[in-house]
Amino acid sequence: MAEQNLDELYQLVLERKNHPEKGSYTDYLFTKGLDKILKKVGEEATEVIVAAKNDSDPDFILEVADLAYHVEVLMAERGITPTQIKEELASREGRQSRIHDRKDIQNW
Ligand SMILES: N=c1c2ncn([C@@H]3O[C@H](COP(=O)(O)OP(=O)(O)OP(=O)(O)O)[C@@H](O)[C@H]3O)c2ncn1[C@@H]1O[C@H](COP(=O)(O)O)[C@@H](O)[C@H]1O
Repeated sequence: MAEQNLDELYQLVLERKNHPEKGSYTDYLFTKGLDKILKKVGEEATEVIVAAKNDSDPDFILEVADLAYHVEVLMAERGITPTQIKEELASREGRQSRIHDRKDIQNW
């Protein structure tokens, strides 16, 4: 089955931002602006939660994919890159796995 690489999707999204294309949904979001993009991210996150709570919901993957796409649009709008996210995640490696040492979350 074909796969869409998330870095490549981000580059496509960025291409739409820098070179608007009539009829493109991505262009529509950038034209509407930050508040519209944030609204979509919120809606899609809610749809992920609803689908995840329902074991038999066949749309769970679809909803996660929608959220991933809209988060990438938000990242492009705010001018951050997948590389920055990966660097942030890499900087946490080994740091947050010591959950048992943390008194503040022992009662979770
Ligand atoms: N991955 C996506 C993607 N995922 C979801 N969506 C769009 O997100 C929307 C989500 O549906 P909703 O019902 O929530 O929203 P809506 O009613 O269509 O629109 P709103 O008025 O609510 O904003 C749909 O219109 C989908 O087409 C996407 N639109 C584009 N892409 C990719 O983005 C790249 C650029 O595509 P264009 O935007 O077509 O240029 C391509 O690789 C596309 O595959």
